[in-house]
Amino acid sequence: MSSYTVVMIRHGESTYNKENRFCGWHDADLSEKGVEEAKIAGKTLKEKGFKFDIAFTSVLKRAIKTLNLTLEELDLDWIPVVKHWRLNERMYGGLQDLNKSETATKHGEEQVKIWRRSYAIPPPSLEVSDPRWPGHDARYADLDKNVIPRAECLKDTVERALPFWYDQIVPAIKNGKRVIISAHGNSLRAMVKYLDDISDDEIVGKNIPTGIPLVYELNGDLKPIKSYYLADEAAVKAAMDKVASQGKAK
Ligand SMILES: O=C(OP(=O)(O)O)[C@H](O)COP(=O)(O)O
Repeated sequence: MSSYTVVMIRHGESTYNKENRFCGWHDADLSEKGVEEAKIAGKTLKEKGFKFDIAFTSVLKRAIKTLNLTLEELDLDWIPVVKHWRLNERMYGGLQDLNKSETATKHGEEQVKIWRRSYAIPPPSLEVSDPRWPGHDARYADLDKNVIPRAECLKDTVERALPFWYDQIVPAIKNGKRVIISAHGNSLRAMVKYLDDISDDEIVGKNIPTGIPLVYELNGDLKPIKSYYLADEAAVKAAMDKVASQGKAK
């Protein structure tokens, strides 16, 4: 049976990650560290002999720039890149822009953990009149306004990301294209939950670090044979723990 390799990467550190703010569909740029992380990811992939034929990313610049910097290191700037809103980060609703620690001080760490990590409980919804609602953003002008989220839990993100996996990524993989996906903490948690068949309870404990390539080896039915990060285990664990602790009150 044939097997396939797909590489996923959460963008490098963004300015919002650096400031510990909920970002969601806000179009934050990479921080200087994030740029470095993306370059290191590209160098690591090159050293390990990875090559790609097509790339998929969101319509948010932190993921797009990470992809571009990674592909530059691989001398693969030229490959086709498909950008789609379905790979965007989870829409963080009324939490977008807020500092996570301050939110934990105000509402309690437990509540923030529920908002950040529960599978099916969404954060507070935005009014469509709120300037943070993406319906005001030109990049979503062609989307049906009813599809543009006012807040999403991970379940919502799974439900809007998976059609893109089936419709665009799966056909590319099955056509023998070597795929790289540059996306976000929660849009990648959505894919990982699906691929690894992680339960709604177990996904609460999964955190994806910035800028470290995550390799999936898939069998002919696109079920994972194995998956691993391209960094040493201690560094990956420390980076995951750092993500988890962002919701602690100061
Ligand atoms: O925008 C975000 O994710 P991203 O930095 O992966 O794009 C979120 O703020 C991630 O936050 P979380 O880890 O609290 O879910």
